[in-house]
Amino acid sequence: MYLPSFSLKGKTALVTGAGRGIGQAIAIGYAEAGADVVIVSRTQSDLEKTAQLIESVGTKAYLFEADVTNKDQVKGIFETLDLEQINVDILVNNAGMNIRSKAFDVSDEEWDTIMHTNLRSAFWFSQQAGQRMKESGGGKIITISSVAGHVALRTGVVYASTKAAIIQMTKNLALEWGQYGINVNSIGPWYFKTPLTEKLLADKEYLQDILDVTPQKRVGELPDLVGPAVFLASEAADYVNGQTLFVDGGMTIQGF
Ligand SMILES: NC(=O)C1=CN([C@@H]2O[C@H](COP(=O)(O)OP(=O)(O)OC[C@H]3O[C@@H](n4cnc5c(N)ncnc54)[C@H](OP(=O)(O)O)[C@@H]3O)[C@@H](O)[C@H]2O)C=CC1
Ligand SMILES: C[C@H](O)[C@@H]1OC(=O)[C@H](O)[C@@H]1O
Repeated sequence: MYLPSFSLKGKTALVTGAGRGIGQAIAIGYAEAGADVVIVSRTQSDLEKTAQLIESVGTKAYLFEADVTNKDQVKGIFETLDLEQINVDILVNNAGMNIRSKAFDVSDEEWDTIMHTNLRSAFWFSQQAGQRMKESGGGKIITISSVAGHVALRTGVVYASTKAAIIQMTKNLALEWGQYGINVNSIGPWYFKTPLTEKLLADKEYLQDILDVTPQKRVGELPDLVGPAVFLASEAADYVNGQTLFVDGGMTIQGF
């Protein structure tokens, strides 16, 4: 009567940065929820591993070895999908990186690399997928931000600026595209153990600093993130738009 479906059966999702870490987990979780998954990253061997795991749960994987900072390659992905008549119903802009320089030390090249990878690529994929979703009657766009977009972290001003921009971009795209049946939302994780953070989390003192400001006193496990990602991609979130869901063990509410 009231419970909407959390299933992604019959849907096709595109996940950037799906070669490892959070993107790989979301791609596999979407497959477990029934979706076929288009997976994008620069490392073919990583993609092949993710594809094997997707197909082991019975759905299809479409692999694209591409650099999300290269506009021709981004457009090429969608042109190929058009030719193969594969519609993207769900887009997850996950690809991201960080160079943890102090503000005085940030070079123009570092600025460009972080901005282009984390922010501009998400906008390019959203434009390409959003245009097609408008024509097909709707879809879901989810971009991975970070608590760093909401509170100040010691892990770099440029990274934090991209994540804050993603939160605002999410609102603006939701404002423009809600009329087309497109839900645009963001997920803001706190620390999860992935290749991006492995070294940081191996430092016992640093890990203790993290736990001291985390009400749940643990870092995230990847299934903690996949659940919210499936929710936002499903019809259960059809009236959720322009929001950022922090998946952070309570970190962003930290009070005293
Ligand atoms: N781990 C964490 O604690 C947190 C992560 N996040 C965010 O989650 C997202 C994923 O992070 P995480 O899984 O930890 O990172 P990882 O470094 O583990 O994985 C990043 C993925 O993105 C891909 N990628 C990076 N640059 C490009 C590029 N230019 N073109 C195509 N693919 C690219 C990588 O593949 P390849 O290098 O082979 O191209 C890899 O598959 C990021 O946006 C990050 O900011 C947010 C908060 C916390
Ligand atoms: C929680 C942050 O996003 C975290 O900070 C880092 O240094 C890593 O880049 C993670 O993304």
